[in-house]
Amino acid sequence: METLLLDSKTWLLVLTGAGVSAESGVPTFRGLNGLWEGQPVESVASPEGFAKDPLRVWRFYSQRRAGAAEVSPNPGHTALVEWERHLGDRFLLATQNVDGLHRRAGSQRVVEMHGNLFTTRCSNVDCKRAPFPDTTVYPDGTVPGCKDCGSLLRPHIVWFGEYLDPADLERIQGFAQRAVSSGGRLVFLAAGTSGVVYPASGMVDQVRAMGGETWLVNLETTESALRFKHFIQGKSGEVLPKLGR
Ligand SMILES: CC(C)NC(=O)[C@H](Cc1c[nH]c2ccccc12)NC(=O)[C@H](CCCC/N=C(/NCCC(=O)O)S[C@H]1O[C@H](COP(=O)(O)OP(=O)(O)OC[C@H]2O[C@@H](n3cnc4c(N)ncnc43)[C@H](O)[C@@H]2O)[C@@H](O)[C@H]1O)NC(=O)OCc1ccccc1
Repeated sequence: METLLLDSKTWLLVLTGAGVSAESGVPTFRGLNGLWEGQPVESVASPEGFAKDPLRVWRFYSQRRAGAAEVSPNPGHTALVEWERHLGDRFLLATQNVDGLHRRAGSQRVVEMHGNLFTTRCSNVDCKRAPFPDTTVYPDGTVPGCKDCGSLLRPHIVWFGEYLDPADLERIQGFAQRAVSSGGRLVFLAAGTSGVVYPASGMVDQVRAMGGETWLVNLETTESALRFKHFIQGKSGEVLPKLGR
C-alpha cells in the first residue's frame, strides 16, 4: 500500500465524511440509500422540511443524537489525532460529520463544516440567544421552544440549501494558502466520503489548482475518486492507522 509522508514540510488538510464513522456504528447517508422514513434525507435536513413538519425533523435529529451518544470513536478517528499531534499547526481537519466523534477522539484543529448534532439554536434569526450545547433526545411529538422569544428551536446544523459559516470556509482556505505561501507541501486527504455534496466536494479541485497532492481513502470507488491523484480503497479504520509515515 502507498504511504503518506508526513515530514517537516508537510501541511495536511483532511476532509472526512460519514464513512469514517461507519466502523463506530453510525449509518452513512448512502448506507441509508439517502433515505429516512422513506423520504430523501435532503427533505428532512432542509429549512423547507422544518417549516413543513418540525416534529418530523426533531424526530430525525433526536434519533441521531441517541444513536451518536451510544457509539465511540474508531481507529480511523484516532489515527487523525496522532497525525495532528505530529504535525501541529500544519494540520487541519474539516469534517462533514455532525456526530462529534472527532472531538471525542481528541482532535482539536477541527472545522465542523455542517454543524454539530449536540448544539441547538433558536430558529428565529432575530432572536439574540446564541447556539447552546444540548444533548436532549426530545420525546417523539415534541418540538422545543425558545425560552427567550418563544419561537421553535432547531438543531445547529447546516441544512441543504443553507450557506456554510463563511468563517469556516475562510479557515480552510486560509490554511491551504499558508501552506503554499510558506513553500510547504500541501496535501489534501479525503476519507469516507462519496464526494457528492458541495462545497465540501469541491475542495479537491481547489487544492489541485494550488498544486497540492490529493489522496482519497474510501470503501467504494466513487465518481469523485477520479479527481484524486492517489486512491486507496478500503476501510478508513484499517487504512488510516497504516497510511501516515
Ligand atoms: C446533494 C448535493 C448535490 N447537493 C448539494 O451539494 C447542495 C446544493 C448545491 C450547492 N452547490 C451545488 C453545486 C452543484 C450541485 C448542487 C449544489 N449543497 C448545499 O445545499 C450546501 C449545504 C450542504 C450541507 C448539507 N448538510 C449536510 N449535513 C448536515 C445535515 C445532517 O447531517 O443532517 S450534508 C450531509 O450529506 C453528505 C453525505 O455525504 P458523505 O458524508 O460523503 O456520506 P455518504 O453516505 O454519501 O458516503 C459515505 C462514503 O463512505 C464510504 N464508506 C462507508 N464505510 C466506510 C469505511 N468504513 N471506510 C471508508 N469509507 C467508507 C462509502 O463507500 C461512501 O462512498 C455529508 O456532507 C453530510 O454532512 N449549501 C450551499 O451550497 O449553500 C449555498 C446554496 C444555497 C442555496 C442554493 C444553492 C447553493
